[in-house]
Amino acid sequence: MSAILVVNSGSSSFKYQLIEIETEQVLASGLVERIGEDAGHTKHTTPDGSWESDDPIADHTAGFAAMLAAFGDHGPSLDEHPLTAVGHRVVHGGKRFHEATVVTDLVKINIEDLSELAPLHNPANLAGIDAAQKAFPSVPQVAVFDTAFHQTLPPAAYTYAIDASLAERQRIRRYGFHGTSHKYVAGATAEYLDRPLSSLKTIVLHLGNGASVCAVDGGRSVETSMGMTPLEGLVMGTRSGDLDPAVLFHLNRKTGMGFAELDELLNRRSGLLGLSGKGDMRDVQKAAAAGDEAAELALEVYLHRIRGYVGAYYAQLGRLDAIVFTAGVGENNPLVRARSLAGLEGLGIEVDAARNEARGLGARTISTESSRVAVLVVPTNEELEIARQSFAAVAG
Ligand SMILES: Nc1ncnc2c1ncn2[C@@H]1O[C@H](COP(=O)(O)OP(=O)(O)O)[C@@H](O)[C@H]1O
Ligand SMILES: CC(=O)OP(=O)(O)O
Ligand SMILES: [Mg+2]
Repeated sequence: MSAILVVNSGSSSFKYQLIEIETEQVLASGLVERIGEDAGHTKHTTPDGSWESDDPIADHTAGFAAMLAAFGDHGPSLDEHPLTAVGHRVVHGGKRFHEATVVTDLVKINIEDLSELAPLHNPANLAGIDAAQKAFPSVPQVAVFDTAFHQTLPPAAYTYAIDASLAERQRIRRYGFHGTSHKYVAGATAEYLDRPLSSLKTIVLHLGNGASVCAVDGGRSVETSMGMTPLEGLVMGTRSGDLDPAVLFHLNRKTGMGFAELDELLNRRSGLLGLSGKGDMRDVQKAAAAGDEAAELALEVYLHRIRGYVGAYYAQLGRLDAIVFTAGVGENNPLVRARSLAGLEGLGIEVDAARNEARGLGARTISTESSRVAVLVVPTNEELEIARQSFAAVAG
């Protein structure tokens, strides 16, 4: 039976899943980490078990070879599951890409051209595409863009109030990210509530390492917190989110920090990590519970920012059916869910303590019976969404 291989490339790692098309079963999943370092790390998981190795991996091509070797050694056999397509997560699609796109030389040139808007992400995504083309020369490659779902943002939401012609020339506007996740979760929410997506107004909170909010109106993204790059908006593991841009002028004048250093500061040494020394929410929460004041403040800043976006997006939507938590923190952290929405009873938002604490798999309601707005946890599945869109792109 045929399958889609989904590849999510980061700068020094990639994650993959082999998904059977008809049943949407995950036949295998894995990750290849520490590419280019002295010791690499590969983990391959199938329904039969898990295998790990620490052999060095020079580059993404070697990483691909390591993944193929894992399929060869531990299965499933790619001969029994011939690939219909390889689906790649590509972070920045600019204004150009509205939907999943079969990769051609021209598409690759466009992705490369957009690297200046996403220097941390797009080059790695391209390396993944190159490696997959070498490994599977006769299989179509499909690019699925994080930005595509946000192409429906109205001009008032995507325009920054700066010199209009300069912004146009330099492609400066809000693009938004995590679109594959927001789209999947909005659809899964409509299914769970058993209501047509076209009638629903929801706020989706994707709280992972990177974090973003999206207001979804009738299945269309109408507002989102990430901007020209994935730096704007919520407080993240290592990214600052919203910041007065004058902070950068000030730091440059006072300390001589240049652009490269400032970029590194805001993308890699800020957020929870910058405030508390810990970038993982589990560690921040543990430290805060043990009385660490910096960790408690980091948590409060994180929650305060979420609460502000919920209020703002509620106002933009005018009416609200559901608030949906998803991704690593959103799915697994009841404290963040309860505290970020605490005090919003006046807006018709009431989280039920017992429902919120109850462990569960799949979509579930955590609001009270009387809450006017449903509060839900809906697990995201970017890989499945990429597989579905990749299949649609080659089939159609
Ligand atoms: N099982 C879990 N329990 C509690 N927190 C979790 C769990 N899994 C992930 N997280 C939190 O989610 C964050 C990472 O989110 P995730 O969506 O996995 O990241 P990524 O953006 O890298 O895909 C971390 O801050 C971590 O604390
Ligand atoms: C776009 C983005 O921020 O992605 P991630 O959350 O994977 O870092
Ligand atoms: Mg994730």
